[in-house]
Amino acid sequence: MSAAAYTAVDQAEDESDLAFAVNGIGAGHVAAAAARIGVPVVHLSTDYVFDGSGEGAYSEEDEPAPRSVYGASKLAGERAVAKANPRHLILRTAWVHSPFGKNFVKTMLRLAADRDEITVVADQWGIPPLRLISPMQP
Ligand SMILES: NC(=O)C1=CN([C@@H]2O[C@H](COP(=O)(O)OP(=O)(O)OC[C@H]3O[C@@H](n4cnc5c(N)ncnc54)[C@H](OP(=O)(O)O)[C@@H]3O)[C@@H](O)[C@H]2O)C=CC1
Ligand SMILES: Cc1cn([C@H]2C[C@H](O)[C@@H](COP(=O)(O)OP(=O)(O)O[C@H]3O[C@@H](C)C(=O)[C@@H](O)[C@H]3O)O2)c(=O)[nH]c1=O
Repeated sequence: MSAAAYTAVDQAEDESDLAFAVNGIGAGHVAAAAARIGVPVVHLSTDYVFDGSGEGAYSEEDEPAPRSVYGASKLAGERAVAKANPRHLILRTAWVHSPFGKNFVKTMLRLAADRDEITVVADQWGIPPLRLISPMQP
């Protein structure tokens, strides 16, 4: 399971080389290392490989067209993984939340505790992953 990534979505616009090194080249190295020992790789990718103009949920058949450096670097990673290891599974997930790290749910809970009013984007739609794989309870 390959989950390591450069995940600072906005910051990646200013750190393109680093984002591509980690999310593109690095992901390929992990997949190649697994291939050398005959192990399949499950690689985590993102909805940001799409341009966001679609209506409804994306499918595996939809063409990726990233609009951000982060999305482009993750798409480069998908391609590097597929090339390096024929035994691969690439999961394009989004809105992952848990008690750990940074995520949308924790950000909103923190802001709601600190402020009387919060401003939230209204132009993003997502399907949070199953609690089975991203439980809020540890
Ligand atoms: N969070 C989300 O909603 C989504 C996440 N994803 C993908 O899921 C995966 C996990 O995301 P998430 O848990 O949120 O990310 P985090 O940023 O919380 O974790 C990323 C991990 O990658 C490690 N890492 C970063 N750079 C390197 C490097 N150069 N070498 C080795 N390890 C490195 C970090 O290590 P350290 O802690 O030591 O810095 C950290 O453990 C990523 O591939 C991400 O693109 C996809 C869609 C949605
Ligand atoms: C602080 C703040 C954020 N926001 C919004 C802006 C932005 O869209 C969103 C940021 O939440 P997140 O940190 O979950 O968003 P983001 O880092 O964009 O989330 C993602 O993580 C990466 C790694 C992925 O690959 C994606 O699939 C994705 O789910 O919150 C508000 O609307 N109001 C606020 O006050």
